[in-house]
Formats: sequence, structure tokens, C-alpha cells
Amino acid sequence: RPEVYDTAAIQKLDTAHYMHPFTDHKALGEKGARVMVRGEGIYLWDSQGKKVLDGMSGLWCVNVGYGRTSISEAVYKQMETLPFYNSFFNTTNIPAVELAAKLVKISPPQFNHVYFTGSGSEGNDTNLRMVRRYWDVLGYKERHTIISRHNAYHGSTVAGASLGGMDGMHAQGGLPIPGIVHIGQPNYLESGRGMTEDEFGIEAASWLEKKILEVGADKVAAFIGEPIQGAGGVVIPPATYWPEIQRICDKYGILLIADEVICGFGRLGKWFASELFGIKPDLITFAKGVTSGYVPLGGVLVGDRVANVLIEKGGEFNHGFTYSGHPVACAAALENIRIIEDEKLVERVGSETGPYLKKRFAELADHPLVGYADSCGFVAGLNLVRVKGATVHENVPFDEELAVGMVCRGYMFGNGMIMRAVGDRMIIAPPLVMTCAQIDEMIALIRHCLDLTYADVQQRGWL
Ligand SMILES: Cc1ncc(COP(=O)(O)O)c(CNc2cccc(C(=O)O)c2)c1O
Repeated sequence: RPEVYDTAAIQKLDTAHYMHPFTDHKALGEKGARVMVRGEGIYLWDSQGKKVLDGMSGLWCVNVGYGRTSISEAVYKQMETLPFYNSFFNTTNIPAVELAAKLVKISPPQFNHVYFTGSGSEGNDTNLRMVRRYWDVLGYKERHTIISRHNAYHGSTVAGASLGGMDGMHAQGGLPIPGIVHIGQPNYLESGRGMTEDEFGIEAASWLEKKILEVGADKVAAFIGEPIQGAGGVVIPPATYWPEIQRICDKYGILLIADEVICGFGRLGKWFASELFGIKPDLITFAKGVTSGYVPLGGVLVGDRVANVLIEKGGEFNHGFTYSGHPVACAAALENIRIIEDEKLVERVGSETGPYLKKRFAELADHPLVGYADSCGFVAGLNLVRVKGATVHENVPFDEELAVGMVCRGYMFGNGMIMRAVGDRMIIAPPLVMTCAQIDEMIALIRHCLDLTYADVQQRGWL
């Protein structure tokens, strides 16, 4: 491809024909989209030759970094032999079988079966149908309700968006669908005032038991949660939260679904975050990091408790997708996982680069704009505040409509760094291949952009 691109022409066509996800199309049309053309390692280039450090791994997914020719070679080879075949009608294909076996090997011991989909949303739609089918087969026809959390993100299909707790999504399309209810999120900053983190973790988990008793335990099928909420702004729960959630699920016999679309495949320093948080989920949703985003793939790790009932007593499970077990996507995933293993990326994030990122990122809390900074493995977030208080609960936020997070994001993008703004919370989820030296480079870039943002809001009189 030419190094020089006619950006204006591409933007014109883009605005004329391409409706982007989660986008105000008209507003975007007025300024034109940034055209990304190449990736290498942790960097991206746009059509105007600008290089940018991809602090978000694309969309939380490019765990092995860009430019992995061994993945494109594996995809090319598979394309050349069997570019597609389905797994309906008693057929299968080798990459899907090998990937299922591989996922069983690297996942916690209760998982011996895998269900493939094309995305994380489809994975959560599969979860909803699976857990309801499980209880039906066992004769508990009433156990159909799934409990989730406010501000959770579980996808954008009707079930995925309903399982999610994003009000803006529910408002478009009459969601949530019946049988899905939400409890508060374990956000210490937001709701933990007057409690220690550990006390708040127990309190937040108790909201699940309250909801179960409100709905009626005999009507609850499952609880779903992200170990760490990603799109909701990197909400890292207190250490006491998940073990208490597990205890409550066990007490009422409720299935536990861990949505690890972001947290899986090494991002938190374990193959799966459930191991880190001391929970034993019955189902794990995965996508993103399974192929590092090179080819769309998602699915569900199906624990023995559910698999055995569906397999031994369920007969035909009437669910599935054209691209379930897609051979090319599975071939990409197999090579992606081989790279993660070969380069020991999970161990590196767990014992070297994750702790280093934690240390360096925490230093940003000394910046006058930063009221709180926290991280876990390779996800991190910091809060931009107008006034820093003596404690995190005494920080004074900016007025929401000033959208200081977007001002900061603008400086980041303009200075060669991609950092996501969720309100005034700035988050990163960098590629797992990042070295300590590159972490230093990223922190320096973030600090520089915080300085620019600070000068800007000072000049506007917003402080
Ligand atoms: C935890 C979780 N579960 C399910 C999905 C849905 O996966 P698919 O997109 O492949 O259907 C996700 C996806 N996560 C996601 C998707 C789009 C935007 C953002 C953001 O942070 O703005 C995050 C996710 O983060």
C-alpha cells in the first residue's frame, strides 16, 4: 500500500457510507475519522504518517501487539486449505478441535468443553441460553433470571446489552429484556465512603444476596460479572468481593458466569482472572485476547456442572452460529496462544511488567489533576479531579458537562498516545508485550498530556 494516503478522500467516503459502532455519525462527519493504516508492536500509524503508542491494545484485545507475521502466515495457510466450513450437521474441522483442546489445557480444571462464537456478545447470548437450558433440563423451569451489575459491559446484542448495565444502551431499544436484573457495582470510589475497601467488598457482594431474596432464589439462574469491569472504567473490586460473591452463589446454588472477554488471556497476569480473584465460575466468556483481535473469535468455556447436564441429559442444544468454530479464526487463535506461551507473556505480566506498570502508574497520583490512580496487571485507570481531597472520597470532581476526560484524550491523541476516557476516568490496557522501557515511555507521555490538560483547564478557569 502507498505510504501516502488521500486522507480527505477516505474520510469523505467513510462519512458517506460507513456507520461506525457507538458513534454520532453526523458529529463524526463534521471532523472526519482518523484513518489507521498500519500497526507494529505497540505502535500504530495513521494515514498522515503520525505514529501513536496504542495504550488501549486496539480495543483491549491486541495482547501480542501488531505485526505478528506468524499469525498472518497461519491464517493464510488455513485460508488456502479450508477457508470455511461449519460445525453443524455432525461435521468439525481440525483448528476448532485443536483450539478447544488447547483452551481446556490452559483454563482452570473445571473446564473440559468449549462453545465457539464470533464475538464476546454472542458468547454472552450463549451463556443466557445455556444457563436457562441447564435449569430447564433439571426440571427447574422457573430459574430463568440472571443477575448482573449496573455499569457492566457484556456486549451489544439484545441479550448482551441487557446483561450489561449501561443505561444509555438500555434506553435505545427497550432494554433490558425480561429476566435480567442488576445490582450495584463494586466501585469503592463511588459507593465506599466511610468504609475500608475490605468492608465495602463484603457490602457490595451482599447486594447480590439481597437481590436473590427479592427475586426468589428459586427463580435465579445465574450471576454474571467481569472480574474487573473494563468498558465501565476499569472498576477493580476490593479483594473481599469475589470470594463473597462465590460464597453467595454456592449458598443458593446459582451458576456463576465470569465474563473474561477483557480479563482473559494473560491481561491480569494469569491465563484467566478467575484464578486471580479466587472464584470457580461455571462459565467463562472469552473473545478479544484469544486471537489478539487479528480475526474475530469468541466463545464460552463450559464448566463440567453445566456441560455434563447439557451433554448427558439435554439432547440437541438448539443454538449456534454460522461462524462457530471458524477454522481460520481458530488457526489465528492457536498461533496467538503459542506466541503468548512461547514469550511467557502471562508470567511476565504477572511477575515483571505488571508490577512495574503498577509502580510507575501509581506515581501519576502526585499530579495535581489526578485524584486516584489504580491498576491490576495490564489494566489501569486514573481519575481527573478539580480538587484533590485528603482522602479519595473527598476529591471534588469536575462538572460532567465540561468533559475534561475528552479534553485530556484529545491531548493524548495529539501527542502520540491512545488512552481511553470513560467520563473523567482515563484508562489504559496496553499490549502485554510492552517492556519496562516502553512503560517508562508511556508514563512520560501520559504525564506530559496531563500537564497540557492541566494548563488548559487552568486557562479556561475550570479549576
Ligand atoms: C467484558 C466484555 N464482554 C463482552 C464484550 C462484547 O464483545 P464483542 O464486542 O466482541 O461482542 C466486551 C467488549 N468490550 C468492548 C466493546 C466495545 C467497546 C468497548 C469500550 O471499552 O469502549 C469495550 C467486553 O468488554
